[in-house]
Amino acid sequence: MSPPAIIAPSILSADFAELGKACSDTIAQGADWLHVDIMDGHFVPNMTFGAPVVTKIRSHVDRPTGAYGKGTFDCHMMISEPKRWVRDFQKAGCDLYCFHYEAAVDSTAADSPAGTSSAKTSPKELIRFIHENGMQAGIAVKPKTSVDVLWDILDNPEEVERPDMVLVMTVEPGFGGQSFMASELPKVTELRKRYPELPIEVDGGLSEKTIDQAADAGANVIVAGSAVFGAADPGDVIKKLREAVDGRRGKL
Ligand SMILES: O=C(CO)[C@@H](O)[C@H](O)COP(=O)(O)O
Ligand SMILES: [Fe+2]
Repeated sequence: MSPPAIIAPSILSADFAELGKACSDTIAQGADWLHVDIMDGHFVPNMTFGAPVVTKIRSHVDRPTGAYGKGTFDCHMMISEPKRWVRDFQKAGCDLYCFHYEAAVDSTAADSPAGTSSAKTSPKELIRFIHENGMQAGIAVKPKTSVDVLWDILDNPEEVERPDMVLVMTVEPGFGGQSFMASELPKVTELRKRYPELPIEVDGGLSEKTIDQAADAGANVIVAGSAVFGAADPGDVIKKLREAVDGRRGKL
C-alpha cells in the first residue's frame, strides 16, 4: 500500500515578517511538515533565505520524534552547490535535505570556504553525505528532467546511498503561485508503480482543484503554498488535501 498523506505547506507563501508564528500556526492547523524553499538566485531566478533563518523558525516548531514525524522541516534546496550547505542546514534544524538532481550533476566549483568542497559530487555520494550528517535525503527533478535518471539511484543496493523521498516538480522551480503542470504526473505514476512504499512528493500548483490528479498518480507528500496560506481557512484546505490522498490508499 502507498504511504499515508503528508501535507507540507510551503512557507514561501507565508508572511515573511511573521515567519515563526506562521510555522507554528500551520502545524496547529493540521500540517504534518513545513516545506522550506531555499533559493540561491543562481540555480533558480529568485532568492529566499539561508540557514540562520531556518535556525530561528525551527525554535517555533517542535522537532519530530521520528522519521517523517509531525514538525519535520522539509528543506527544498534550489541551490547550485547542494553539498556545500549540508552541515549548516543540519545544524539549523533541517530534518530532510532535498537537493536537485540537476544541481548535483552540474555543480561547478565556486569560491567555497575551506573544508566545504563544492566540487562536483554524484547524487549517490551526496545522499550518503546527507545521511552521515543525520538527515533524511530527498532528490528532486525539474520538469525537463526525465525520471529515468533516478532508477540507478533508487535501485542502489547500498542503502545509505538511496534517497528517502523523491520530489517531482509540477512547476518550474523558483516561484510560488504558478499553474500546476499535469504533464509531470506520468513521472509520479511510474515511480509509484516501481516503488509502492516510496514517499513521493509533488510541489507546485497543488490545491483542491489539482489534488485529485496528483493523488490518482500516487503522490503522497503534498506541498501547497498559495493554496494554504491564501485560504480563509487553511486547516480546511489541509484536511481536504489529506482526504484526497488517503482516500486512494490501497486503490492505486
Ligand atoms: O518550490 C517551490 C517553487 O519553486 C514551491 O515549493 C512553491 O513555493 C509552491 O507554491 P505553490 O505553487 O503551492 O503556490
Ligand atoms: Fe518547493
